[in-house]
Parts: sequence; C-alpha cells; structure tokens
Amino acid sequence: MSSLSLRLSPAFAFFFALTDSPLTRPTAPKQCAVEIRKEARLLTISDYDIYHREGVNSFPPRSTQLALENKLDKQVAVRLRPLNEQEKARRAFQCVYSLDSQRVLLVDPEKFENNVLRQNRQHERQFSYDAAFAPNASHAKVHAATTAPLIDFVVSGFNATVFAYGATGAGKTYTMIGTKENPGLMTLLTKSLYEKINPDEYTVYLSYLEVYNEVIRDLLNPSAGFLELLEDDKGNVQVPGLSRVKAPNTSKIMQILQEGNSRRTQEATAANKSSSRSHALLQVTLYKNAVQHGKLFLIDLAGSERASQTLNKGKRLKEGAAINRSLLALGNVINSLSSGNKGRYVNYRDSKLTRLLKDSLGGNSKTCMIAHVTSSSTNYEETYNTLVYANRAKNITTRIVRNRPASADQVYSEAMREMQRENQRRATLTQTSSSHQIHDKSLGENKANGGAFSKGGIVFNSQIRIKSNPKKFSSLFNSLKEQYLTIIEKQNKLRERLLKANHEAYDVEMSRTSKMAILNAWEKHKQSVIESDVKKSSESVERLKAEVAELESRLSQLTETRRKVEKAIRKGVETTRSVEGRLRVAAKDAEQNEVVDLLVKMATSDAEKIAITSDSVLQNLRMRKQESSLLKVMRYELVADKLIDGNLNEDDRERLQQEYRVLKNQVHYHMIPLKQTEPVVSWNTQLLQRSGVLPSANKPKSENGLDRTYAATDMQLLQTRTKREVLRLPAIAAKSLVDSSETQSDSGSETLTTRLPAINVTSR
Ligand SMILES: Nc1ncnc2c1ncn2[C@@H]1O[C@H](COP(=O)(O)OP(=O)(O)OP(=O)(O)O)[C@@H](O)[C@H]1O
Repeated sequence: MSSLSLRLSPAFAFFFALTDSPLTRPTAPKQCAVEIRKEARLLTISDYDIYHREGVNSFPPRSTQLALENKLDKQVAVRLRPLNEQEKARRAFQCVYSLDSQRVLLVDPEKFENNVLRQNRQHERQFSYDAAFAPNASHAKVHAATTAPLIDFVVSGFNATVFAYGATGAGKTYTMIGTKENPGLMTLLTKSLYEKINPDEYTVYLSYLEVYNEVIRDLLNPSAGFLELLEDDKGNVQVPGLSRVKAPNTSKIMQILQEGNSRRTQEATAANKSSSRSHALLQVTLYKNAVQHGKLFLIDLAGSERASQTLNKGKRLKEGAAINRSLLALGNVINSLSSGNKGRYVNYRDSKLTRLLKDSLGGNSKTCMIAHVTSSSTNYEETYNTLVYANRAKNITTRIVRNRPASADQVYSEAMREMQRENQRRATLTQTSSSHQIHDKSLGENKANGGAFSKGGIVFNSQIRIKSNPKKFSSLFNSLKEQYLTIIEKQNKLRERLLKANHEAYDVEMSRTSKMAILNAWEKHKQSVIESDVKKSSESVERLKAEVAELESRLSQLTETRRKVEKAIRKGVETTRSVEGRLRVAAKDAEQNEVVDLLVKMATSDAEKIAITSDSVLQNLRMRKQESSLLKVMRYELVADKLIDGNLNEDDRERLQQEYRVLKNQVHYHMIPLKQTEPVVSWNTQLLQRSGVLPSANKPKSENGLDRTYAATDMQLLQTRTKREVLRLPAIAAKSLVDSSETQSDSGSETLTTRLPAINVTSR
C-alpha cells in the first residue's frame, strides 16, 4: 500500500499513510439504521458496549481505548466547526456531532443516497477522545478543558506542546490564534501562564517561527532570512539565530502574536479565504531565576488538503504538496509511536516539522493535540481521515522527565547557584556585621596603593568606592557581576549576528561561484554557438549578470557587517576582561573567586558554543547542497543508462538526450562551489582562533571538548571527498545545443546552462 501511495497525489499519499484505506474500511454492523439528526444524540454508552461485545471493529478496539496508559501525557481533543454560509448555500448538512464531552458521531452522507451497492456499508462511526467540542463551544471552554491544565505542568519545570491539526478550513487558526476581539489559545494560554507565575522569579520569552515549503522563517524577525535546524549531540533540536522576545505583560503578548501572524504566509484557496500555507510554531520559554525551566510549544499546523477541494494550481499546488508531505511525515511518526512496539524506529528526519516536534511527540513533553473538523457533509472524507488520525494519536506513549539544564548550560546554572549561595551568605554576613574588619582592611590596602587595586597581576584605577558598610561591599560585587552578565549577553547577541551574516555570506558565495562559472563558460563557448542561439540566450545572460552583481554587492555588505561586528566583539572582550579584573579585586574570599571563575568559564563556553553552532550551520548547508548534487547525479546516471541501453523510439531518445545534457550541466555547476569552498571554518571560530581562545590549526588540541566537533568536521570533509570520488559520470557523446526550458531546475540560471555546449564533467 505504501509504495502505491507514494505514486498517488500527495493528498492521497497522506490519506493512505494516516488512515485505513477507504477500501479496507470495516463493513457495516447488521443494524445501523440511525436516523441522522434524531438518533445521533440518542446513541448511548450501552450502544457502544454492544458494538464491542459483537466484535464490531468500527469503534476503536477496547485495547486501544485502554492503552491510554499515559493519558495524562497525551491528550487528544476534537473541535467541530459550524457550517459556514458557503456550505449552507451548497445545501450541505451537518454530518458530525458531539454526543457528549468526549464522544463524536460521524454519519456518512451516502447513507441517504439510494445506492444498492453500498447499502451494507457502515454509515455511522463513533469516536471517543479525551475531549470533544460542539460547533458552538467557546475558546474559553476549549482552553479550560485542554490547555489550562498544562500551565501547572510547565511552571513545575516540564515541557508541553499543543498542536492544532485538521484539514484546510477546519478552524485550526481560529482556535490557536483567533482574532483581536476573540483571541485563541496562544493568547489564553500565555495569559494563564502569566497569572500563575511570580514576575520577580520567572521571565517569559517568546519565539515564533513558521515552516513554509520546508524553510524555517522567524516571524518576529523576518530579516533573519532562512533559518537552520540543528541537533546537538544529545539530540536536542535547536534553531540557531531564532529571535526571542521578552514578554513583560499580556497586552504585549497579543501585540507580538499579531505582528508575527501578519507575517505568516497566508493565501486564499477555494476551501478557505485566508488559508495558512505554513506551520506556525510559537515557543514560550519560562526561565526561573535566569535558568531555563519549562517550555510551551503552540503549533498551528497548515491544513491537509486535496487539490480538488482547494482548486489549487501552480505555486499553491506545490505548497499544498509540501504541506501534505510534512503532514505525511508527521503521520508516519505518529504511526510508529503508536504502534506499541518498543524497539520501534521512528523517522523524524523526513521533514522539518517532525524534526521540530521530535521532543514533543516522542520525548520529554506533555502533548495536547486538538483535531479540527468541519461538520459539513461536503467534507466528510477529510473529517473521517482527521478523526481516525486523532484516534491513532491517542496511543502515542512517551516518558516525561523534568527539564534539566542542557550540558552546555551546566556551567551557567552552576554559576547561578553559586551566586545565589553567595548572596545568601552575604546577607547573613551583613546581619551579623562581623565582617567589618575585612572591609576596613581592604580599604587600608586601597589607600596604600594610592587608590589603585592590584590583583592577579592586573592593576586598576580605583573608581570603586568601598565603604566600610558590608551591604554596599556586597552590592559592589553583585553589581559587577550583573555588569559582567549584561556584557556577556550583548557579546552573545553580537556573535549570533556574526553567525547569521556568515551563514548568508556562505550561501551567497556558493550561488555566486556557480553563476560566475556559467557566465565564464558562456563567454568561452559563445563563438561556437549559432547566432540565433546567442540572441535567444542574451536575456538569460543579462539576467545572470545582474544576479551576480547583486550577489557581489550583498557579499560586500556582509563583509562590512563582519568587520563591524568583529570590532564590537573585540571591544566587548576588552570590557569583559576589565570587569573580570574588577570582580577579582572585589572578591573577598575563595567562594567569590570561584564565582568569578565560573562566570569567565561561562563566557568562554558561550562563545565556543556559538562558534561550534556556526561551523555546523555551514557544514549543514554544505551537506544539503551535496545531497542535492548527488540526487542530480543519480538522475543523470539513470538517464545515461537508459540512453546506453538503447531500445528507445526517436521521440523518447530526443527527450532523454535533452534531459541528459541539462542534468550534465546542472551537476557540473552545482559541484563547482562545493569544490571551491572547503574547508568550512566559520567566522565565529576564526575570531576565536585569532583571539587565542581556540587553536588556529586545523586540528585543534583536545581541550574543552572542541576536538570532537572538529573531528566531525574532518570526517565530513573526508566523506565529501569519498563521495566525490564515487561520482564517475558515464561519458556519452553530446549532440548539439538544446533549449530545454521544460526541464525543472532549482536555479533560474539553469535555463541558460541548458543552452551551453556540453561540458566534460567527469569529476575528479
Ligand atoms: N469554531 C468556529 N466557530 C466559528 N467560526 C469558525 C470556527 N472555526 C473556524 N471558523 C471560521 O472558519 C474559517 C476557516 O477557519 P481557519 O482559517 O481557522 O481554518 P484553518 O483550519 O486554519 O485553515 P487552513 O489550514 O487553510 O489555514 C474562518 O473564517 C474561521 O473564522
């Protein structure tokens, strides 16, 4: 079934992966003459039990119902949307009912058709969930029953995820985002969170991103461009460069969400006049005393859709395919997780969406899925699929553990704990006033130095007034500590900016290199091209030149950004050193000195962490390009094999030869930048190497765990080389020039490459 489904349209492939095929749908129970409007409400628990006793498999099996061993970990709810005016005008009628607060009845509209062939088909099906909401249910009611209980959970230091699933137009955005007048769960949930926490103790940060056509964009900072998704060695998924905003109060949340939503990709389709074409993920992170404590993920998925329903064409159709593909991947993950097989393999890697949801679905998170269905008879199939899908999701089992700081944050949190201990100790000291002597002594030393402190070989001019009041003395150390932390935070922001600029520059440089190569090849060969082809190509050549010029100007802007940011970072490093020195002077005992050591370690570790992330962002980009080149090579080999085999009629041969030449050029130009831009060492790493924090040789010493990362980079480079050696392209005599504008290409410039003379691309 699955191989068949892959050859079907994405919407159908999606359908087959998630549901029982309609062909294998269970047959009807013997008597099922429920009169739709009257009896829907009359179906009782005993009916449900009878179905079970009779062994009718139309209901979820008993074992499935009872398998909710982790009922509290996973909650599945269903919300019905009322018929809209358009559906009423089409004389659609309600075909799904909420029987009570948990059960839903679906009635097949075909029941009312006098079709003899289908008279034995089962026309009613009942589903049971953790919660079911009638079409007139309010957001507040949905919130109270589903998401409100998650708040305590997050405040206790766990993660939680809520995602809205359903066909296009079923009401997901309505539930998650709502309107200004009637805000949805994102606002209600965040508001409730605020009501629960003490603002002096907790800080809340919001990040908001969308996954559109497998590309991640920051909805709070659209200028950040496309973002990468990375996994650290512990499998934690991160989006480096994703901005986060401190949300001081609830009205600010609404404003932030509205701004984010206005940037979301939305288009009108026949099924929904403002259809969301992307998955939107709001991340609410709770910090307790500056240490990450709990996380809430609120996700408005794009709707699954059938092309026939949305009447989509062109770009919209492609978007729909991407949406369905990622939902198909989500379906597969849900199927694996709910299979009950302990040694199951769960493939999260098929889409960005599943990679992002890895923690929520299979890991350390309490999850609430709200499935959405329209009650209209015209959407029966979609409703059926969604209800079955939601039913499967109930069986997902996970193991939840309280958040512990990630290893990289360990130093930071240790420092925080140290500081808290130190603060407490200071407070006690202040009360007992037994430390006067120490301060008097320090004052004495200070005076003796003519107002200059000397500690650890560093001499500072004393701007600091240390009075004999211990409170003030303690607050001096604390205020320096605050100052140090603020500078580190600023430094980290600058380093992240450098990472972003480097990422973009790398991408731009790759694109520029391959475009330049095409232009150079054109210049070289144009003499041998017939005049009509030169004319035909001139527009493409001009466009390509303009693109190269644009890329070059962007590159110089990015280089300038690099220069400025690096300068600011270097200045920041000097300031940190100076504050560090002052801290060491102000530190009056071993414990305080340890705190300073930890702060310094934390700053270094932050810088190294960003440098490593930056290296892997680049490496990832490079790997993606390699993968796409390899796919092209594989296609190229396939076409070449077919040509060699012969047995083709003239038309097919001609078509294949065209494709062969296009692919040959694509492979060639794709590979050029990959050959020229290794090895990958990010600007962040280079900066650390220049400042002596990291060794500058290719193979760093085995300190700070950094060697592992470099070893991985070396390994990847090695693999690249091996892969390249494997690329032996079959050589086939090329014929004349061909204009193959029909061929799909992933770069606008490739229309031109198809007109170039065949280039010998046997790779080295
Ligand atoms: N429970 C509801 N009550 C009233 N109106 C609703 C309800 N649910 C959805 N609607 C309305 O139905 C329309 C479609 O809803 P919405 O845009 O939320 O669908 P969607 O599932 O997010 O679709 P897509 O996947 O295409 O983005 C909207 O006009 C919305 O206001």
